[in-house]
Amino acid sequence: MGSRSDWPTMRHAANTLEALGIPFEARVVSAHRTPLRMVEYAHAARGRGLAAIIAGAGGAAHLPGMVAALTPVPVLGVPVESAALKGVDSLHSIVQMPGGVPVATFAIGKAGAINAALFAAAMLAVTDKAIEARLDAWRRAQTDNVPDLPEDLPTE
Ligand SMILES: Nc1c(C(=O)O)ncn1[C@@H]1O[C@H](COP(=O)(O)O)[C@@H](O)[C@H]1O
Repeated sequence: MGSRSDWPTMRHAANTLEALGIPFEARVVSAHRTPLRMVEYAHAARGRGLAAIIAGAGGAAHLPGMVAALTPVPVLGVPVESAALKGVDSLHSIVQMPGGVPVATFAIGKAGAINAALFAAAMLAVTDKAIEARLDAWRRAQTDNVPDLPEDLPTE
């Protein structure tokens, strides 16, 4: 993520990966403020065996696109909600990549962070039966937890 201030959003991605038993690391790396750290991180990603990079940033969110430009590892971009423009700036910055440098872009904020983690899990599940089973169980639990009534009926 681009800043520690993104962690309240990006921790939802971390929590989801943890719930699915998928090892991950969380790092602050900024295209603007720590450009060399970003280049080093992205260049090392494939050699370190990273399967995906979930990049969350807000405002002028150049981080996901710049990381995607530097590594062949799939980049999943999460637009973090910004104070001034409610994350629409982040969304547009991440989604409007030029042809040839893809970033898979998710919804603004918490839902996007969760879905990026679930999407990464789905990619891994293609070749990992254990992750596939845990993802299936997660989805079943989600379905089971959706009540079919809008509120509890009053008890007599
Ligand atoms: N968009 C980027 C990048 C980047 O794209 O590299 N680095 C930091 N930021 C964003 O700036 C916002 C405000 O950061 P601060 O709260 O630290 O001022 C954060 O949402 C961060 O992702």
